[in-house]
Amino acid sequence: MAETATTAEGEAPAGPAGRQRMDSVLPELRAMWWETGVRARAEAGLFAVFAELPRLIWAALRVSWRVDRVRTLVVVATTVGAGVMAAFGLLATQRVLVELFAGGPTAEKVVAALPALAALAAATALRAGMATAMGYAQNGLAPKVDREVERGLFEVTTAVRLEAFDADAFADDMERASRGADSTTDLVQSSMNLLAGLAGLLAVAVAVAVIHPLLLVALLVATMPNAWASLRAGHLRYQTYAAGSVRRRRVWLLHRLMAERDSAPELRSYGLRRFLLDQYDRVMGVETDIQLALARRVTTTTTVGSMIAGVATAVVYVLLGLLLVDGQIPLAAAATCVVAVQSAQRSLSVVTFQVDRVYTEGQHFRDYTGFMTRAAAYLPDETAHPAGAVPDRLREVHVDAVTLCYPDRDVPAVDQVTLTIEAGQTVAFVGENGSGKSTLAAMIATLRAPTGGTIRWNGRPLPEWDVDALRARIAVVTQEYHKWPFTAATNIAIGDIGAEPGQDRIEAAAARAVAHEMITELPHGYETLLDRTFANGQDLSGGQWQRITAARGFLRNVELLIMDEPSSALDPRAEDALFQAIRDRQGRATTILITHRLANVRHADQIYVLHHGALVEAGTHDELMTARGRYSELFALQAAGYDTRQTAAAPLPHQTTGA
Ligand SMILES: Nc1ncnc2c1ncn2[C@@H]1O[C@H](COP(=O)(O)OP(=O)(O)OP(=O)(O)O)[C@@H](O)[C@H]1O
Repeated sequence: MAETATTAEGEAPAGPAGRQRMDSVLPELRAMWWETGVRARAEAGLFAVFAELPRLIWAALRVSWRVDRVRTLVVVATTVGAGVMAAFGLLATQRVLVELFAGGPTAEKVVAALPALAALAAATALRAGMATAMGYAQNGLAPKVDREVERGLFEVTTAVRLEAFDADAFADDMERASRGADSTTDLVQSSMNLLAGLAGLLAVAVAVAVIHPLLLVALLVATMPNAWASLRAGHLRYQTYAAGSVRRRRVWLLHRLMAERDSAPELRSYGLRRFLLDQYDRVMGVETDIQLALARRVTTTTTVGSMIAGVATAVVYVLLGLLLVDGQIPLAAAATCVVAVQSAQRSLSVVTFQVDRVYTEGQHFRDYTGFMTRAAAYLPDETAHPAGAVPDRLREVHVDAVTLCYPDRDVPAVDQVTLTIEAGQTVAFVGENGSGKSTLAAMIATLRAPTGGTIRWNGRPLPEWDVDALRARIAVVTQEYHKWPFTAATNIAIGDIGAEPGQDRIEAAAARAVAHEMITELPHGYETLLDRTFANGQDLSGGQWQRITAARGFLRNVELLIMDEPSSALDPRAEDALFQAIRDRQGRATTILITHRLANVRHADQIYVLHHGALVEAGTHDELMTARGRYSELFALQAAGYDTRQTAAAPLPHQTTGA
């Protein structure tokens, strides 16, 4: 099955040209190396399934125990109790039948059978009571397990280093992990049900063996074929699931592209509707073929299983008849065996269904636990610096020969950069697109770790400080800000959420970022929900969002403020006011400013010019202009755009090739 899926994944619907186009548009549809492990597991035989079950059940019991001991105990106790009652009930049935098939008047036989009948009634009632208690305890466990596991996942996804999100495999791993988290409740429930089914089956087996050992063989023959078929069907389903991880992610992406607000305007203006629908049809064409092939194989397997089971049951009944005729077993035992076979078949269909589910959900659960283990590699290394010191007030940030290579890149994004920023300075990082400014700022902000060199805060390397305490002293207004789906006030307050800032602080920060008036004009002022997908929610323009983002940075009022392209969408008045607010910090607090609007960095104490990751120039505006290097070239180029005389008369300075 995995082979079918693999081939289908790479297939374009229409010949070599279609295949080529499909590959170039949807390269992720090709099978990827990290799927190999999943496939290998999915291709494990039925023996491997059984070998794995105890471990999976044990894992489920451990999760359940951790979440709620009382309910787990109730489930285990009632499972065992219900099994004992089932065995007891069958033996009581046999006793009733023995009395009823004995010689003598019917009234006397019924009276003789009464104690056994009473025992049977009591066993049945107790069993029903235990099943109810088990169901109640299980239902209570489900939401708790869900919460525990999902929270565990979020604990990790919110703590891993940013690098994790650069790795392609991580995104897919996480997709399967969140499916695995959803599966945990199912794993716990199906493990409990499986245990209950097994207890029932064991009870029937014990009772039948007590009546006549040969009947045990009959029981096995009548029940095994269906068990095999349903196990095989579950196995096929998981193989298909494992092979389609990338495809599902693609469909999910297409879902979002075609149904979400963000992409709606471009989708229409570029006429992408047909293009995206075609992509959807291609992926889903492959998916539908795979699902149809799966349905065919599952139906064939279960049909063959049922046919063999039918023949086997007939053989058992013939065997019983022969034993009866031969006088090997009494009539009561034969009748009890018929009841037992039916009861065992019911129990076994529960068991096999649950084995299938435990195995299938268990694979997903292992995706979850595997992810949690793998993600640990991306967690901050607390063992290297167990008790990070609490940083003192910033005096100096020293960047010493710092390099950062992104994992999949040959050339470093930041290359051997050395510079020092003194407290109170406003420094600017400038340079063409892709020259490494944001990456360098992210390292100073502790968001990324250098792959070479050291960054020191007051002389001590960043990893030796307590990272949370350090981050509390730094505010970052990123270029790729996030539109948090909260109210305008909360959107600003999250800049210093731990301090629970009051309305006056929020408004003061908004005023510095030229956002106050704009917010008060919103339908509900600061309480306006900034998410169009909710009732009464509002959206803002790009520039308005940027003001809110800047307010978030100002609210924090920290020693080091990093502003990465804070004004790219601002109108001239707002931009001027924002840079005035940044200049107000000069001498009091430290600011790192990244901007392409070079007029705004003229006042900076130091300007660092980056090119292809390397620091190529440093100095004040006047020094750099006098040096007539890259900065002065970029500055003149920009200034020329505002100089009507020069624009009309003189040729523009030649721009050197940027990244
Ligand atoms: N997460 C990432 N994974 C791989 N490469 C990246 C990543 N982020 C940035 N890069 C690459 O690193 C280099 C530096 O990027 P960076 O964002 O630091 O540049 P920048 O100077 O801030 O650019 P801009 O002026 O366009 O904002 C670029 O070549 C970019 O493509």
